[in-house]
Amino acid sequence: MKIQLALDRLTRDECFAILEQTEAHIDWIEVGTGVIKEYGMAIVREIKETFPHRTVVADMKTCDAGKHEALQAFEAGADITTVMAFSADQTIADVLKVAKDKEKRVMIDLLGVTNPDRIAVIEELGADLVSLHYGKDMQKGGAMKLDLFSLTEGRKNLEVAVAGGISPDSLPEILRKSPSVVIVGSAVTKADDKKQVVLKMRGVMDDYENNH
Ligand SMILES: O=C(CO)[C@H](O)[C@H](O)COP(=O)(O)O
Repeated sequence: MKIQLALDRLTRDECFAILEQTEAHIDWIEVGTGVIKEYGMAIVREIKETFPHRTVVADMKTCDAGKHEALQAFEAGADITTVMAFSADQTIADVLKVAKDKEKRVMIDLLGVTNPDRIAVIEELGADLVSLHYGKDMQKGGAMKLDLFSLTEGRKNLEVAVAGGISPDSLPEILRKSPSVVIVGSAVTKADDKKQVVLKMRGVMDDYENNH
């Protein structure tokens, strides 16, 4: 089980300060959509150059022009790029094709998807990694519900990540659904002691894995 740290709504210097404290204890670094919109591909490049041994996820949230945006992400050094599940099948297919050619990966963001049939199509297109995503604005109306996981239930060939306001408090119930990747943003980036929050989450995840 991996921890993906989402760097969202931060300045460049804040991103690097947070990574200095936490990078040794996380698996995947997510360069958030807002950070990419602020600094462009340069910040993806700089983060990968600074932490070459870490998997870097560029949260491009591509929804069109799939080939172009996938090339942008991978040529900047991203190991994984994201594309929205509601995009045209052609967009998803094009992103997956670029990733295959470059030996990189694609995370399909399921934000807004409510019909499991869409997951079947996405899998047929060749996806092997999806993220169940309860969005930032959705969180204003209440916390993520575990029934989100029903979208990917039984899909043994899919690696499933989960995101949306996850904290050390909500983590134990999320782990009951055995996600492959836990994406955490604000619970770490807004904490006074960011490293301590990451270590706490890592501890809960290690305990869960040792006992299941
Ligand atoms: O993609 C995102 C927002 O679009 C974030 O990565 C995701 O929501 C995790 O952040 P948080 O834990 O703060 O919800």
